[in-house]
Amino acid sequence: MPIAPVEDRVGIAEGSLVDPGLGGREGERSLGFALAHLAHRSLLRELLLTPKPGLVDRRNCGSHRDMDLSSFLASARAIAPWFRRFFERGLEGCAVPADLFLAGIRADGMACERVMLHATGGVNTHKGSIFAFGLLCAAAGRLAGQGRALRREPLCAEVAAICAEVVGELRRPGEAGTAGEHLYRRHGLTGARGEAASGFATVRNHALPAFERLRPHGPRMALHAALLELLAFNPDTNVVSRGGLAGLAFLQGEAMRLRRDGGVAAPDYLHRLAALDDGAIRRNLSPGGSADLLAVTWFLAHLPATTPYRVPCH
Ligand SMILES: CC(C)(COP(=O)(O)OP(=O)(O)OC[C@H]1O[C@@H](n2cnc3c(N)ncnc32)[C@H](O[C@H]2O[C@H](COP(=O)(O)OP(=O)(O)OP(=O)(O)O)[C@@H](O)[C@H]2O)[C@@H]1O)[C@@H](O)C(=O)NCCC(=O)NCCS
Ligand SMILES: Nc1ncnc2[nH]cnc12
Repeated sequence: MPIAPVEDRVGIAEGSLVDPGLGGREGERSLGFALAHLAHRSLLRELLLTPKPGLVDRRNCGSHRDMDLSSFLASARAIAPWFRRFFERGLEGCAVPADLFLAGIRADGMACERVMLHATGGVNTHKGSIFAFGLLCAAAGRLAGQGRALRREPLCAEVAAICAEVVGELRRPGEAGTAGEHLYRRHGLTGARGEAASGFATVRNHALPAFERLRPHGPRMALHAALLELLAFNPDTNVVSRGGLAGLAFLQGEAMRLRRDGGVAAPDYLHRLAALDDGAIRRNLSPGGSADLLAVTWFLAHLPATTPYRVPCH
């Protein structure tokens, strides 16, 4: 089945939605709206990128029998408004010490997960995305409230500060509840928590540089270049929970081989990605965590330019 270059026709207009003329409370409201809109667009950009090994896209449903394109569209639409709420929570709580802040938004995160599950009929589409974008939007609200400009590095550093204790949760005694907790006990993998606590280091050190290098060649090639880096370097707990460490080694090895053979510069890269998609499906592998980080890459690459415009909160 021919793979149609579709992302450029999705009609997602990029660019800042923040009115530079706004300041104060109006400016903050506009920034919260702009970031929630950007987070939604980032989820759609990831979803529509095609092909993606083992993941839901325009070609197929990857290694999933319980979700498809419409599940993710419904899920993204349902959770997007919540990202403004996370921004507002950050604005309100900008004076709370960073390492105490997460406890105050956990209930919002759980509530947003319930909204996702309601929208998808009980299927986990964006649990990791809710965690990542909830943190990013809340951290952005904190920066705005502290009168600090919104830039990639301070934003990711603020997420890391908020998540300073989140990996420690994995070491707590007692029965492992979630997939991530089981995989930490078994393999020492820290999953979404570890990535957030590092300030999205895999995105900053691997995916974003590849994205920026290929950006002049259009969004599809830039996103595929970033995805290849994530498949090669992200210890995705989704892949391990489905295929064990052998499954992760397969996917990372194949991504490394594609990178060595020229990556997205290779003339046949789309067909090699489609072949890897078939291989991942045969092995029931789904790099859902890398999909989330691909959306985070788009988000960080399109942050609206802002200047500090409010009295720092006390
Ligand atoms: C903090 C939590 C979100 C952690 O949850 P958990 O203990 O389960 O930890 P992880 O498994 O490590 O992560 C959960 C999801 O995060 C994504 N992920 C996995 N590895 C990484 C990574 N290295 N970097 C970043 N993100 C990662 C992944 O989510 C995506 O995959 C899911 C879809 O795939 P699928 O295979 O279908 O998943 P399942 O349905 O579980 O498997 P099947 O049953 O189908 O076989 C989808 O979620 C994608 O987003 C991981 O699944 C959580 O514990 C928590 O605290 N949540 C509350 C909210 C909160 O606190 N928010 C804070 C403020 S917003
Ligand atoms: N496109 C996708 N397919 C499967 N799991 C995902 N998690 C986030 N995006 C996904």
